[in-house]
Amino acid sequence: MRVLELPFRDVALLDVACALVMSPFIPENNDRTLTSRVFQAVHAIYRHLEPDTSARFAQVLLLVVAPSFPAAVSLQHFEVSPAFAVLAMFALFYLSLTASVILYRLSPWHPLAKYPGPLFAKISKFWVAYRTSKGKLHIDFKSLHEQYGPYVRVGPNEISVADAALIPSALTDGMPKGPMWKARTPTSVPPLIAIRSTQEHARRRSRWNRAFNSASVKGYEPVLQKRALQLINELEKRTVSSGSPSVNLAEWISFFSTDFMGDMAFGGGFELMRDGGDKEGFWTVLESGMRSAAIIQQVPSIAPLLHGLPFVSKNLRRLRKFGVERVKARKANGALTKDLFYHLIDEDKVEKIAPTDTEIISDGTLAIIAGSDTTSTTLSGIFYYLLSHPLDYQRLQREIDQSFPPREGEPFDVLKLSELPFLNAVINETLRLQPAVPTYLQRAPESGSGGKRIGDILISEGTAVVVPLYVIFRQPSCFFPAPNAFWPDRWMRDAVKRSPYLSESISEVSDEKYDGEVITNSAAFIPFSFGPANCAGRALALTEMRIIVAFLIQRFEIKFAPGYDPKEWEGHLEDLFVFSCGPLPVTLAMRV
Ligand code: HEM
Repeated sequence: MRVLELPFRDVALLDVACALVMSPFIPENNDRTLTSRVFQAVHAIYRHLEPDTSARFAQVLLLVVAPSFPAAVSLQHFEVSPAFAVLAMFALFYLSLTASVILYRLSPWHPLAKYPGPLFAKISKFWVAYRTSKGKLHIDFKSLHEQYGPYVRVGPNEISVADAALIPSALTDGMPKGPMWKARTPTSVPPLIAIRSTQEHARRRSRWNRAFNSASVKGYEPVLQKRALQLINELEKRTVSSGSPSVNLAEWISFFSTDFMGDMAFGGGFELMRDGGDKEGFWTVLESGMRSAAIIQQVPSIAPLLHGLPFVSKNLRRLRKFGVERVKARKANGALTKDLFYHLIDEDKVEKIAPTDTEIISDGTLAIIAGSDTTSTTLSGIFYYLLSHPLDYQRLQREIDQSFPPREGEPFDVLKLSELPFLNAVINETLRLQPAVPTYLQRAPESGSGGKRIGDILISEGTAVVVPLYVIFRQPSCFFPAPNAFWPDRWMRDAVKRSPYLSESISEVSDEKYDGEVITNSAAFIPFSFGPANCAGRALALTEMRIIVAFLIQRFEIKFAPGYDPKEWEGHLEDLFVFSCGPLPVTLAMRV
């Protein structure tokens, strides 16, 4: 068996581990050698074949049957009851295995040995899983990179690369999605975002590309406009007309984006704005599932076990049931509009093999998950930053008023919106400071490729790379001056001649010394990711954000609600793979 042909150094490590753990119990003789060899075989199989916990038969074979042999042979060494002796032998087996794994991970022979990182992170992925549960992984990764430099080992087999120059090689050829995606999506037909095979990804992505080409996105405008109007009307009804002092804008924007993605993905299904909340309980399922998914993705080896936990599996079942019902209803009724679902189901019949129901359910559900929180948290972030910077708010209001005067209809001209320099600068600056996917852009070399070189780093098979956007977007080498401050002007340099509203002094947003040099590294700015698996919905997301920002600013005078401390915003932001935000209480007054 080739897998049993371990390199000498691995055998040495395993022998040391076995000797350490077993020597107090089993004397140095043939039995101990047999025991060590069985343990080595199990370790080798795990390293080379990586059977995960969903391969139940393999697990039983490796973790139960294999240790039974030495356990039976070694009974003679224990002067206790046979049952206790067997239990002790199994305990020794698991201890030796763990010890040898830890020794190997800390040894100089590990492929990532030369990269610095916290000790616990080198030993186990439980470290990142634990940090994820706290919701501040973006801050943790920033501190780690400040302490250790651009390359940090954040897991036994995982390296975080905060080096803008390496973005193209980390996220393109030969680097499909990493192991976290298998852990997140425990289905046999994964959604587009979780597909690791390059060919299968390209096949499924072609549908999404059709769904988001410029003609298709144009076709979605009526649905978007209808929902945008509904948002404005509901906000007016619930604040201005009812005399209510304030409203949680973040919640309402989230209702809006979920209703809209429901329309897009399944031709309807949510009415959060109409109901003023989550009557069906579905939105709550989505929101509460975010944290468990973010934790589970960090520990692929035990993910199938965690997915079996009642509160996790209940959420998954509910999501699936919703998908199945919507697909059934939609298939029965046919398409009324050319929405995303129309393309996912291939109603144009451009594909040789029709998409299966499972693919449609998987991708439709993905659209709601990928398209709602990302956009709504960014939109809420935009308002948080604008309200914290009243001068910028006024500048944007002037720009919008000039193109879409308050009494002259809705700001629905998508082309005109895309050309408003300050609006786009504000959106970019928010995506820079608060990227919707802040940390875990994970990729791993293609299976059978033997690994991939990224700059000077050799990423061997079984090793994953993370590109932490939150960290890169705040590096002074990429964005200077004041990389941590909200300063939309950094995006206006090319637009200087076109914009009449220049330019807020940097001293107003930062105390940092500034000698006139401005660095805005556009190549480093990839809030929608990069390469073949970049964000499929980028065009729609930008259109949606431009319309909502312009519409709210055109219609309302918005202020933080009295008593709200803006410092709470950063405190409530949680990195749950996608950023999740807290409340944004505001007061609204009608402008027209
Ligand atoms: C501000 C809004 C958004 C941002 C910042 C954003 C960002 C991203 C990022 C960074 C990824 C890549 C994740 C990775 O590399 O692992 C991604 C993937 C994806 N996004 Fe978005 N997204 C946004 C909105 C949307 C919307 C509205 C949709 C519409 C359905 C969408 C659909 C997708 C899909 C389908 C993928 C997977 C693409 C693939 O794997 O080929 N996103 N998004």
